[in-house]
Amino acid sequence: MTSLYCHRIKSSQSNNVKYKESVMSAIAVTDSQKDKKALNGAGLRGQSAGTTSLCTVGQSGTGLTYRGYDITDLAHHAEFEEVAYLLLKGQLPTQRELDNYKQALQTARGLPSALCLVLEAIPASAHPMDVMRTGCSMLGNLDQEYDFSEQGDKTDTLLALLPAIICYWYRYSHHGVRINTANSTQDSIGGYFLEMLTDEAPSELYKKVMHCSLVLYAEHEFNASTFTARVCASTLSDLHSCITAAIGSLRGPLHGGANEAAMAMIEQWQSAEQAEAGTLEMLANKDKIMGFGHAIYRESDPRNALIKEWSRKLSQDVNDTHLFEVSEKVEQIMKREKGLFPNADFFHASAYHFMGIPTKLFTPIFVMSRVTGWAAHVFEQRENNRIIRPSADYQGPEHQDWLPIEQRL
Ligand SMILES: CC(=O)SCCNC(=O)CCNC(=O)[C@H](O)C(C)(C)COP(=O)(O)OP(=O)(O)OC[C@H]1O[C@@H](n2cnc3c(N)ncnc32)[C@H](O)[C@@H]1OP(=O)(O)O
Ligand SMILES: O=C([O-])CC(=O)C(=O)O
Repeated sequence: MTSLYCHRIKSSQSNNVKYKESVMSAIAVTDSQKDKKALNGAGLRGQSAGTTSLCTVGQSGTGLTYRGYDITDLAHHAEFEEVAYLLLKGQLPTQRELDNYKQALQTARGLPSALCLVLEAIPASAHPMDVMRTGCSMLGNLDQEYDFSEQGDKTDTLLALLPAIICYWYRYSHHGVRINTANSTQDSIGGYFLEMLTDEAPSELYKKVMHCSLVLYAEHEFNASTFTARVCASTLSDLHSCITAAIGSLRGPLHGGANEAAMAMIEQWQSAEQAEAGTLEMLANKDKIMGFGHAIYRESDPRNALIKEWSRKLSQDVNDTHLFEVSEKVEQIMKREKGLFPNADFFHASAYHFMGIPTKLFTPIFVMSRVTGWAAHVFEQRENNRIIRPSADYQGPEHQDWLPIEQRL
């Protein structure tokens, strides 16, 4: 747990040393517990924690469907906004519905000035996921959900503003520029994000990649962040609280934060040979290889082949000399040594990098997409709610007699 790679994961997560150390020691404890086979049944693995009509993971076919539609079909044919509509409103939109939906999202891109002030107060050294969390939470003060009948409109505003929040903060804190987030002709969320980030209209290729990426990240059943949102919703809390809580769960390197951690790993290596040696060394050290493995999928993550193909195309587009090759080498070594496969995060790292997106903004892009799945789950939870409150198996001390403070050693 002392390699350069681990150090970089730590740095990419936060500047807070105690936080960084505790993340790494938590990963180490997990590994040692696993060595002792002490984790059987932990993490609610394999247990059903409720019902959903939104998504299946790891079932038939390629193993991932949104409301019955296969992820491969959606990734090849749908715009992200079509998928957002499908998840949030229950069915695929007609062309007219889609046009109206995109128009509504486009007109909601202006940030309230009070939110701009908060974003300007956040330092450049902050972790962008903390910016997303604060931005979402602040919006909850300015655009309160007074009644659940407002949940659809509040979600659409969040969907429109999350890219604006991260780009406003990034451009102000890193470049000293106050961008006008309402000033873009891009009609897609992915294109809008890239334009706000770079001040340039993105290419058709980049817009297509962003559609695919956002479609792949939109929804994934009872993953940790979605379950967090549902637990919060089950107390009948407001939408912004549910989404803020979910952002906090997504931030960790075992979940959404893995795309950044994967980038920190692969950028160390300049050739396939270095990647092979480095991966083997990490495995020997019992380091986790970020972007590999999955809690539910056993053989492959169907999203991997889809984003990997875009990563390959982008690598040709930018005349990449080694990063795609390095990534493929890590994939090959992990298969050979551990029987593990890349999850959705691994080839997202190189794909985003090839489009010039700073590594620290990778996980916020995940938020821009997953907010659709989170919100759809909040709606579903509210439709048929019972407070989520499991039990625990107690393993603490038996009865202890009360000891007055002056008698304690
Ligand atoms: C979009 C997403 O959120 S996808 C997930 C993103 N997260 C990552 O990529 C982080 C790296 N991956 C991991 O930490 C894990 O694979 C998780 C968190 C995704 C799943 O965790 P679990 O369900 O506990 O993993 P699982 O039980 O399948 O692990 C099986 C074995 O593979 C090992 N393993 C799993 N993933 C990895 C990995 N990435 N690198 C090295 N070893 C691994 C485990 O240590 C375990 O070994 P053991 O049998 O010797 O004890
Ligand atoms: O399902 C999970 O545990 C993690 C995941 O892949 C996702 O949330 O997309």
